[in-house]
Amino acid sequence: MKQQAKNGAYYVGLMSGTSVDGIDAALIKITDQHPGEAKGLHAAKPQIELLAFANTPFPEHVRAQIFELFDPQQATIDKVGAMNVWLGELYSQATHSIMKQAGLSSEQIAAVGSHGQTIYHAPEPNWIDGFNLHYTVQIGEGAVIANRTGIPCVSDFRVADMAAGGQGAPLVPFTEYLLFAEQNETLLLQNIGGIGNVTVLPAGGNLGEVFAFDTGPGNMIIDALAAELFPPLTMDAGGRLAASGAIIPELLSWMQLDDYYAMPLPKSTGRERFGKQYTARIVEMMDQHKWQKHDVLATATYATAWSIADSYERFVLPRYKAQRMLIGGGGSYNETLVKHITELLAPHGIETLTQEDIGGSSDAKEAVAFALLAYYTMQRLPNNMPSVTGASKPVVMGKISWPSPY
Ligand SMILES: Nc1ncnc2c1ncn2[C@@H]1O[C@H](COP(=O)(O)OP(=O)(O)OP(=O)(O)O)[C@@H](O)[C@H]1O
Ligand SMILES: CC(=O)N[C@H]1[C@@H]2OC[C@@H](O2)[C@@H](O)[C@@H]1O[C@H](C)C(=O)O
Repeated sequence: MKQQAKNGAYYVGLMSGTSVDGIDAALIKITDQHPGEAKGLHAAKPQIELLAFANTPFPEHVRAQIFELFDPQQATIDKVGAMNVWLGELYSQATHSIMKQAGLSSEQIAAVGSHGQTIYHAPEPNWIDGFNLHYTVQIGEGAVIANRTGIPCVSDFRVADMAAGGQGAPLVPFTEYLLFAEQNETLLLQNIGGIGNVTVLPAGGNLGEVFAFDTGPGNMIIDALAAELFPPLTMDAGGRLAASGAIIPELLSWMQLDDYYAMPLPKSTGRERFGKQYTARIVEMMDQHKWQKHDVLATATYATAWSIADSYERFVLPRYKAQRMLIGGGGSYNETLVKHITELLAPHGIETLTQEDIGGSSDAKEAVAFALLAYYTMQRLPNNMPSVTGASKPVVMGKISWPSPY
């Protein structure tokens, strides 16, 4: 029997993002005085308390095998099937260790919300025989997590939004609205993970007015170039390598011409566009033109910052005047990237802060979000945002795997 938390419920959230740096696990307490009112307009906002957070890096051989699965030629069904179970086991271990950290047992946890690992994301319409066969694939078997932990597991969130015609991403804006929306101030919440994505919370706006989209690459190109040009690095820590390079105008122009930036909303993207092939093209140009490797990294860092500022100029600032932008995700630790973003946005009167600047955590936000999304799933309440994803209607996202009752 589940033991209810006093005045609330405990949920675990698990996230392993497009950077493939590891598993983020959060354990939260949710207190919701009026959960029923959340139906429809989500008028009642639950209170969240973060009790524990941990990041467990993937072992290097697991990371390498996940990267293989991003390439459809290498992602054979046997490898995908085995990794689906393997990740289920690793997510279960992460769940056990976060419970231990918080001093709670599985009987006390209402559910685990697990995002899984995205290995392919193809949100654009794909009409075949009258059916829209767009799809997204997240792996990390929920049945394994439920079985190993004895806790119900909610997983595979994105597909329900896609079944309703949406992009299946981004999903975190729903929880950002619940946790951060302000009456008097329009907020821009920029996540810089593998991919960059922004959530716009208009001052005093309701759920239907929130909009969000992927701005383009986050750390994805920077990480790939750091690994390619400066092995054995996997990232440009602090943005220090980029800080010592100069911008290459020709490369910058090429990067700015990617079709993604002008695509209308709703939109989302991933490694299919800014992954291995994209970086290989940059390295090819570098060899042809004899560019210096620090300069290439400096240019990719600037182009990433530019893609964020450019997205605001195209899609956000014509609709809303914003004063503050809050950066979260691992990119907030790249000082060169943050410096460029700050400088590009200053002329618009936007102040740039990181989650840490306001006492938050750049790392925990997405894991917390999946715990909160699971809370809605378990109550059979809608948790997608049609205004963000383009879905035709609100749906309850997430598939529930139950542990054995014996
Ligand atoms: N000290 C640091 N200096 C520079 N970059 C860093 C630092 N720490 C983390 N990062 C960057 O942040 C990335 C991880 O960010 P994060 O965990 O937010 O991404 P993610 O959740 O995997 O991605 P997404 O949000 O796209 O799913 C790393 O791959 C690295 O590029
Ligand atoms: C398909 C997929 O995994 N998309 C991720 C990715 O990483 C950032 C950005 O691209 C965002 O769209 C999304 O993740 C966050 C958690 C979201 O859904 O809000």
